[in-house]
Amino acid sequence: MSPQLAVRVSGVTKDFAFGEERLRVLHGIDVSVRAGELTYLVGESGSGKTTLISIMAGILFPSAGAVEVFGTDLYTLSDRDLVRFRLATIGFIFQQYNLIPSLTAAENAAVPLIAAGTPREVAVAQARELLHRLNIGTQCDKLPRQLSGGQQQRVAIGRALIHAPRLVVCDEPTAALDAGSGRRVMDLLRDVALAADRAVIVVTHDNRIFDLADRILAMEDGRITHDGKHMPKDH
Ligand SMILES: Nc1ncnc2c1ncn2[C@@H]1O[C@H](COP(=O)(O)OP(=O)(O)OP(=O)(O)O)[C@@H](O)[C@H]1O
Repeated sequence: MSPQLAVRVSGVTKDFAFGEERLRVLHGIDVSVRAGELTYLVGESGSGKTTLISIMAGILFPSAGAVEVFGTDLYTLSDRDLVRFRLATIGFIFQQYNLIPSLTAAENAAVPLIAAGTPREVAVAQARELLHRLNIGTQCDKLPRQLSGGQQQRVAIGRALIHAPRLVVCDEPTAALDAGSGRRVMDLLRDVALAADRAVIVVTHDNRIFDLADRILAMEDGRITHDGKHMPKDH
């Protein structure tokens, strides 16, 4: 695999079972995501975006096909190796922030490091530093419920980026934010998570930030229907 490729998806199909019925939500997807780029995945609700990024990120097994992330074939790994690879290489940012209510902002952002065995004080000190870079350094000792939605989102971003994952996957990171905050979040992602050997994939409906992408992939009904720097004219 070429070193510029962050993700390669080959012939990926996904079926969900409803009793005896099977619903095919991805139809043999072939697509690559390049390192050094901010790639958006857009499309109507139900077109399969969350399913596809979950498969790209090693959290949902495809029914058929293969996914390589920086040259590692995810779904041939043992469960244990897949979890290890994911912890080391991939960061997720979900629309729901999923912060732990009883931990401070800095402690929340430190969770992945602590889970990987870093001593607590070292991890929390690193988290404080990152939250400063994310412009919420003054909020480090607050609990999630004492923070605004945008501040909680930054803590969730900090948690996803704390171990400097090479691949960052975000599902609707700006949906709950006003236009200005949404653009600032995308700028931060670019500054903190993107480099020549790293990649960021963002699922979004948010047409206020379409101009910030390096590449836009559009999905319809479980298939990639557009791949370009700009949105297709009919959107
Ligand atoms: N765990 C599941 N079990 C059964 N069907 C599912 C499951 N997850 C998703 N689906 C179905 O797969 C299809 C694609 O869902 P997906 O969440 O990937 O779409 P999406 O493009 O991300 O939508 P949205 O923009 O609304 O989040 C939908 O028809 C959905 O109902």
